[in-house]
Amino acid sequence: MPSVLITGATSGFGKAAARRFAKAGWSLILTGRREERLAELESELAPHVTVLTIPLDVRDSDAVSQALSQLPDTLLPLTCLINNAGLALAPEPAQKVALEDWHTMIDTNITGLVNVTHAAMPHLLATGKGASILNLGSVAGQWPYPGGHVYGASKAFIQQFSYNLRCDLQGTGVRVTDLAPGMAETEFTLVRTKGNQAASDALYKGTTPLQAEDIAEQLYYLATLPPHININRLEIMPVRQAWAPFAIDRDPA
Ligand SMILES: NC(=O)C1=CN([C@@H]2O[C@H](COP(=O)(O)OP(=O)(O)OC[C@H]3O[C@@H](n4cnc5c(N)ncnc54)[C@H](OP(=O)(O)O)[C@@H]3O)[C@@H](O)[C@H]2O)C=CC1
Ligand SMILES: O=CCS(=O)(=O)O
Repeated sequence: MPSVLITGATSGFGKAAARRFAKAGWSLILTGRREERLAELESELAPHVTVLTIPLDVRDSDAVSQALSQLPDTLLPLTCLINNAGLALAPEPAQKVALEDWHTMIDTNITGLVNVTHAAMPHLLATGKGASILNLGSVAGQWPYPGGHVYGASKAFIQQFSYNLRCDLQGTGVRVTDLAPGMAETEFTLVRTKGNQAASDALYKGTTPLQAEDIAEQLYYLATLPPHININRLEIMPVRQAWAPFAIDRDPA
């Protein structure tokens, strides 16, 4: 059976993806920081497929490279890497945000993703034709909005990194996609507001956001495309989300 490595499998898209790939019989390598959640997911899925859970903070490059250099043969060849671990913090305007929050987003969304990609690359290259790197970007990487500051910029990095990886991996058979969702109901907004459940609920109330399972389905679709096809960027919004007009600063009447 093919195997997939999913970062951030303890919640949201990553957890839904673990279930979607398990449904198709894939072997799973699941990571995240919250060990109890990894253990729960392992209990749920291990009766059906091979599961390895690795408690891991993607920001720790030594831990990442050590863990991925010791993958058991039973989980190789690695067919798909889903670089999903990530977060937004501080929806306030840039001028009100603590520098630490910007660093956390850069360290997780950029450095963490790069750490995992670098460590997983030898496995993906060994697999070659049909292997995929699926990077969770965001609409925020393409479209600016108030409060997007470093989060959106970190996702723009992911888009360009994905395209540049494609250039360098040309001829190896390894595919790369920037999957860029819009508003989706997960723990994302709870994290962004640092645990403000009311603010999180308010954001999703009265509309129809994407669900984690919608994105999991796209991830599975991308990973199982015929090996001669590469979708470079896949942007998905809920029908009830679109762009706002430009903001114009006007003199008082
Ligand atoms: N929900 C949305 O509207 C959208 C989300 N995205 C992106 O999708 C990805 C998944 O988000 P989503 O499922 O919505 O959010 P969730 O908050 O539900 O899940 C985020 C996952 O990332 C993991 N994670 C966060 N920081 C780290 C870290 N330092 N090391 C390892 N794992 C980490 C968390 O695990 P743990 O805390 O256990 O470590 C968790 O499993 C993110 O990259 C996000 O930016 C993109 C577009 C839209
Ligand atoms: O990446 C998250 C989606 S949004 O909040 O920027 O629309």
